[in-house]
Amino acid sequence: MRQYSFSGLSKAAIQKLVLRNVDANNNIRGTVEDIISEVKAKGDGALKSFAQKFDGVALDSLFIDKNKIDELAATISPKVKDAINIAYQNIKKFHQTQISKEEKVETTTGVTCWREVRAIEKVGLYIPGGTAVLPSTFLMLGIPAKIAGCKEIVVCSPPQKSGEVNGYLAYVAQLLEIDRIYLVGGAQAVAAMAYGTKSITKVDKIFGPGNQFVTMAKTLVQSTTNTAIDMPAGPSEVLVIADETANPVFVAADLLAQAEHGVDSQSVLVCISQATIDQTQIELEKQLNILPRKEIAAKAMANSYTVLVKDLEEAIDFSNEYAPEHLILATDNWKPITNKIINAGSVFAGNLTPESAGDYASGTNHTLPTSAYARSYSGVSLDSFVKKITFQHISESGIKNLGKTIETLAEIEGLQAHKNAVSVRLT
Ligand SMILES: NC(=O)c1ccc[n+]([C@@H]2O[C@H](COP(=O)([O-])OP(=O)(O)OC[C@H]3O[C@@H](n4cnc5c(N)ncnc54)[C@H](O)[C@@H]3O)[C@@H](O)[C@H]2O)c1
Ligand SMILES: N[C@H](CO)Cc1c[nH]c[nH+]1
Ligand SMILES: [Zn+2]
Repeated sequence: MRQYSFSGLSKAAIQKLVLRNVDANNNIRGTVEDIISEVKAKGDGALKSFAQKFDGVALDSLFIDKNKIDELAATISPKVKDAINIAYQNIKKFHQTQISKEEKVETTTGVTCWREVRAIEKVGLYIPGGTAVLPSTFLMLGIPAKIAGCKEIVVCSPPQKSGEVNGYLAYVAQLLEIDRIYLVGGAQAVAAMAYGTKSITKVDKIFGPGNQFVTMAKTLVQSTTNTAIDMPAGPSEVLVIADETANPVFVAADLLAQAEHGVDSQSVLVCISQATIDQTQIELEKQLNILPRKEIAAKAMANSYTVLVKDLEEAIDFSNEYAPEHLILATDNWKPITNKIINAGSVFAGNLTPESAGDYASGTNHTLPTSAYARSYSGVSLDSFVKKITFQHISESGIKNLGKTIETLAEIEGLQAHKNAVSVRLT
């Protein structure tokens, strides 16, 4: 990993350092626009052609149904079922705490305002399945969608070489009581869910992470349709803040965990100790060499770096600029610094808290904003699947108490009809 020293970096150099993959994403824009146009024009036919072209699979049917889901789910071992069940329970427990309880407020005597929560009716969940199939992502999206009460849940995931999905995805579908999985991946899946095809319903909001094709397609369709997206959740990234209490073995393992996701992933170590950086480098080499996905992880690590800082405060300053998807506080002294974190998707506090816990089973959601979007977006939660509609009721005393105020404000904006709508009620 390249090393920088925080004290030697100008503000401009820091801004440059925290930028990720912007050019790569712009280069694929044309490709993704073409895929979207093809899906709009040819619908299901285009989806089958793209499955052949990008996934190498000739599909008879674009989806698997409940019978197939049950058959595939029956192939997985009890040990895996138990692990998925524990993850399911923990994720459900955490997301159930997000059910909001709002109060009615009387803002002026006789004027009452409140909000009511409604589920988004039709949602589309994208489950990545290119370089690795991610049943954990299915749990992360499906559980809050079910708790919210979304009526229609469309699920898309790239077909595997078998022309199906794997048994793990099928088992999650069973747990979530979802009876159909579309064998559609990449930008074409996003286009299908945004525009609709003969077999895929157009949805109101698309959720889920994916590679740069998926992320670009989500960004494009949200500006050309009335389908919303959760957030830009692209190539995984992690920033580890470490002090002298950090264990270099753990730090190296955490950096590699996100690097193995994809060649465009990025891992950053911000450390107050040169000795810890050096030991982590040694560990990285040892651990990388025994990884099955070492080619992918090595490429991502070539795109990664360390920053030497003088103290934890400087480390947090850098991290806030970077706005990481995942922030690991590899220090025993994490408690006093959490309130200084301003930009991060999800935080892993303390030396015994691996980022993998949040990826799979602690309960928090792993669908998180990447590429510095943590500056303005939150990760997926129950809130992502609902809308909050505002209501108000004005009584006879209410219109008397607030009427004049509304009339005056309408007058200064020159909107006579607005004023009249109050005046006719006051007479
Ligand atoms: N931010 C998050 O919350 C989060 C969570 C999980 C995973 N991720 C990221 O999701 C990504 C998953 O990527 P993946 O590739 O494994 O799976 P994917 O399902 O996102 O993409 C696979 C699809 O990409 C399309 N594709 C592949 N090559 C193409 C090409 N040359 N042109 C057009 N389309 C092409 C194909 O249709 C294929 O089905 C990784 O980058 C991982 O880091 C992010
Ligand atoms: N780390 C990914 C989010 O960036 C989520 C994931 C799924 N499986 C393993 N990890
Ligand atoms: Zn991960």
